[in-house]
Amino acid sequence: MTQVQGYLDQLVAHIEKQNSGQEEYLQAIHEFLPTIYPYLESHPEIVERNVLALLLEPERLIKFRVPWQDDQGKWQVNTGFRVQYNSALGPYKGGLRFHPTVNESIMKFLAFEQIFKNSLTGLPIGGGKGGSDFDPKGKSDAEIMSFCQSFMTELHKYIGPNTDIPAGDIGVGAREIGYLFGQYKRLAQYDAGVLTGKPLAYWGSLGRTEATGYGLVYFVRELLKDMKDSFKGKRVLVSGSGNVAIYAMEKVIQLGGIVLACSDSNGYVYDENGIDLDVVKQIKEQQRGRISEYLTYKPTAVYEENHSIWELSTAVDIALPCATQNEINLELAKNLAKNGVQIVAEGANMPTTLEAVHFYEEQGILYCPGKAANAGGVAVSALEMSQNAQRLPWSKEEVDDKLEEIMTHIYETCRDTASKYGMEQNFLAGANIAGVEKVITAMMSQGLV
Ligand SMILES: NC(=O)C1=CN([C@@H]2O[C@H](COP(=O)(O)OP(=O)(O)OC[C@H]3O[C@@H](n4cnc5c(N)ncnc54)[C@H](O)[C@@H]3O)[C@@H](O)[C@H]2O)C=CC1
Ligand SMILES: O=C(O)CCC(=O)C(=O)O
Repeated sequence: MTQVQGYLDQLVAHIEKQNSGQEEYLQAIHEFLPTIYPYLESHPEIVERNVLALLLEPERLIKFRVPWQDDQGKWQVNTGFRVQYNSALGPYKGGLRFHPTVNESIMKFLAFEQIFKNSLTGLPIGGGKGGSDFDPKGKSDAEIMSFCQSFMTELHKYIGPNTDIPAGDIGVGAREIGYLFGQYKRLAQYDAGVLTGKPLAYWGSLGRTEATGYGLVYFVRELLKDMKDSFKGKRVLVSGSGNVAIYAMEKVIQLGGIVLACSDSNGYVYDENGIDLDVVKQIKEQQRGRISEYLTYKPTAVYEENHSIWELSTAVDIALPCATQNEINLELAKNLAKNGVQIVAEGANMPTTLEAVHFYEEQGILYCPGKAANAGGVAVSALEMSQNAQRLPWSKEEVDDKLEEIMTHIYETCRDTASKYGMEQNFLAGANIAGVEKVITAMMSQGLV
C-alpha cells in the first residue's frame, strides 16, 4: 500500500467514527477523497503535515433553537444550523435551506461541497451552509415571517458582511430573504451586504435569480462546444421546478434545446411538444402551486404522480437534475443510459448517489458535478457582494457576461486539471483537485488557524 493510500484509509476510518450515521456527509467525503489521490501523490508535504485532517473538520458548527408561533397562537419549535466550514479563501458563503429533511449530516455535506465550489469561482469566498428543518409548505405568510424573524434573532450573532454571508437554497427565496434581512436590520445595523439573493428594491443583483440555472447551461454549452456540438435540438429532462430548474429550462430553450419534462416532490409532467415555461412560472412563481396543475393549461401533457422523472422511458440527450440530493440512484441511472443520455449535469447539490456516479464513468456518460456546474449562483452572489460594497448596481448584461466568463473558466479548469492528472473528461476529479488546491495552498500559507 502506498503512503498516500494509507493516509487516506486512516482519515476515512477517523471520519466514519466521528460522524457515524451521517450518511450524506460521509457520502460527500467518500466521493471526494479518492479523486484527489493523484494530487496528493505529487504533493507529499500535504500528507506529511496532515493538512487534510484540518480541512475535513468544520471550523464551527452552530446549532440553535428556533421558537415561533403558528396562526392558531400555538408555540412551535424547530432546529436551526449554520456550518462555518472553511474560511481560508474568504468569509463563509453559502445558502440557507428550509426543508423538513434538514439535519446535521445534510448541512455538513452541503457546507463541505460549498468550499470547493466557491474556490472554483475564483472569487474570495469561503464555504458555509445553514438552514432549518422547518417546512414552509402549507404555511401562511405570517407564519413564514414569524419563523424567519426568530431564525435571524439567533443567527445574526454569527454573521456579518465580512464574516459570513448567507443566501437562499431550497425553501428560501426572495420572500424569506426579505424577512430575514428585515430582522437583521432591527437587531444589528443596516448593512444589506449581510445576505445575498435580495430583492432588487434593496441592493439585490440583477441576474441572481437566473444565475444558477443559466450558469449550469453555460457549463454544458462549453462541454458541447468541445464536442463540436450545441444545444440545438437536444432532448433535455430537468428535475424540479424551483429556482434552479426554471432558469435552467429557460436557457436550454433559448439555446434551441427541447425540455420534455420537469417535476416537483409530488410527481413529474411530460410534454412531448416541449414544456411551456410560462405555464410553469405561472404555477410555481405566482400561484406557489403543484406541477400537476400544468395539465389544466396543457391537457395533452402527461402527469405521473409519485413517480421520479428519471423513470421516464423516452430518448434523452441531456439530464439536468435540479431538485435535491440523491434523486438519481443506480437503477435510475441505468434507465437514463437505456434512454441514450450522453451528459448528466447537476444543478442540484449531490443529486446522484456514488454508485450512480461510478456507473456513469463506466458507461462513458459525461458527468458534470454540482460543485462545478451549479457554481453560477454563488458566483453571482459574490458579484452582488461587490455591488453592495461599491454601493453601485450593475446592469443585467454586465452580470450575465461575468457569469458566462466565470462558468467558461470553471469548465476549462475542470477539463484541464483532469487532463493534467491523466484523467481525461473526469470533471469530478478535475473539480475536486482544482477546488482543493487553492484552499490547501491558502491554509498552509496561513498556518495553523
Ligand atoms: N438556489 C440556488 O442558487 C442554488 C441551489 N442549488 C441546489 O439546487 C437544488 C434546488 O434548489 P432551488 O431551486 O434553489 O430550490 P427551490 O426550493 O426553489 O426548488 C426545489 C425544487 O425541488 C423539488 N424537490 C424538492 N425535494 C424533492 C424531492 N424529494 N423529489 C422531487 N423534487 C423535489 C421541489 O418541488 C422544487 O421544485 C438544491 O439541491 C439546491 O441545493 C445549488 C446551487 C445554487
Ligand atoms: O448564493 C449563495 O451564497 C449560495 C448558493 C448555494 O447555497 C449553493 O451554491 O449551493
